[in-house]
Amino acid sequence: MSTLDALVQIIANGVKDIQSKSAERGMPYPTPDTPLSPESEKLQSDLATDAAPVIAAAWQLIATLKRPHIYFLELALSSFLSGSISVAEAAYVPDVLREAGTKGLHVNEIAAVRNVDAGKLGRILRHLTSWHIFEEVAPDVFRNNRISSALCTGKPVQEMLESPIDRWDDTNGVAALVSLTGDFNQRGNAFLAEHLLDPATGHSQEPNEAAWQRAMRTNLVSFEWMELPEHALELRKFSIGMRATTSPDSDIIATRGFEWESLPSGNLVIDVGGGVGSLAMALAKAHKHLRYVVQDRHAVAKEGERLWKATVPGFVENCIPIKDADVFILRHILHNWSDKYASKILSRLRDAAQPATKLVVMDNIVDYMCRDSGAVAEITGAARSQAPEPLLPYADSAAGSIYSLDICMMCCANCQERTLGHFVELLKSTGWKLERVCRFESPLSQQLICSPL
Ligand SMILES: C[S@@+](CC[C@H](N)C(=O)[O-])C[C@H]1O[C@@H](n2cnc3c(N)ncnc32)[C@H](O)[C@@H]1O
Repeated sequence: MSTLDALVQIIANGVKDIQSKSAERGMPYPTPDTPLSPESEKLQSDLATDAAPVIAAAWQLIATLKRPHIYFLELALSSFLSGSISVAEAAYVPDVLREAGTKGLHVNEIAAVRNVDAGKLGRILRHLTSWHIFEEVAPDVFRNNRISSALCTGKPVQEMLESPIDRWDDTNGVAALVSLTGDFNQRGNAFLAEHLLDPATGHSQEPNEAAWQRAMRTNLVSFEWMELPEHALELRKFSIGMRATTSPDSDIIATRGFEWESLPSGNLVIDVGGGVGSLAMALAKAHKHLRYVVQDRHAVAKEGERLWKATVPGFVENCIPIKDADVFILRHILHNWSDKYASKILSRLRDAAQPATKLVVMDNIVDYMCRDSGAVAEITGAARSQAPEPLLPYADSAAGSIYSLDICMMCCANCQERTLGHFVELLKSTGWKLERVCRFESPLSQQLICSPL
């Protein structure tokens, strides 16, 4: 069978399977014109494992069918998608179109809301429409589709105009995270090649000497930069954006993987660098018998207290290690730091740990692009089932966000996503043993359950 035939067969069989599983649940699989609803989102989430090889095959089909130089040029141009998405979010387009309803709205009226040039905004929306984000129902008249609706805050546009900084409060954080990724995180991208090839900066492991600092002309770590009073909007965006990585799958994260329910009543769970407490809140909702503390930088802890208006979890405004923890969580923390600093964090937690303390690292695990997964496959839970040939070894690796995120980390703070072998070595060198891995469907992060060595 030719490669093209094999790819088409993976797509055809996979789609058939997805459609019959959807039919069993009495719901057609949603398309971009299906309105967004919790039920249809759940269906997509439940069938994500079935969809992964189909998506991988579709990307591979594109890479196969396009002439190489066209493929390159189009991918190199794709960074402008980030800019277009950021403009749509900043101009409140999804919420303006939500209020306009199914008839859509002329771009002149959309642009007037935030005083954006209508001609430029129209081109931006058409660019996004060509990627299945928004619909152009008549020349220059746009309306939301399922995908663009995911960027809605759900707030009245008038309210967003009156208080732009509050527009992500009480949302699932998707709009904030998309804006963070499409704008703030992109700053270093344009400077990456220049920065890596400059002998003065290219080998740095320092969080304040990355391409992002070159672009922003600062020597502050991005967390410090966001805390400057003039960057309050970015801090808010970042803090709430992190929520999108738990929502809407918070029940999956809180109830699968590490056995929270089997911990004795009153056990103390410390979410180190827990942001505004999104994960701790999800855990506290599912496991009321545990005590929770979120530790983060002063400004972020204050944000958490303001957002939740609650005493659970408790927020602690620094990261002095707490000595009587039963579980330490490090969620999306180690990927923010190069090995030099990740080792310091892990060592400090190891010094504070009791013999029975568990460490739950929640982070992405990078897979190699070859079919040999190495010795670490022996670790309980580490092995992954491989996708069939001619696909890349893991179905979610084709154009997967983990690899982009890894480079994003490189751009922002000289830090990185890690392979499992890398994690094992890092943990071992700081006194932790990786006992087992709990796998989650990408893009949810994986859980590495560790004990003191
Ligand atoms: C990528 S976010 C992850 C937040 C949270 N764990 C989550 O998964 O939603 C990294 C967090 O580390 C925090 N952080 C950075 N430096 C810190 C420090 N020195 N002490 C405590 N927290 C810090 C940031 O403020 C931010 O909330």
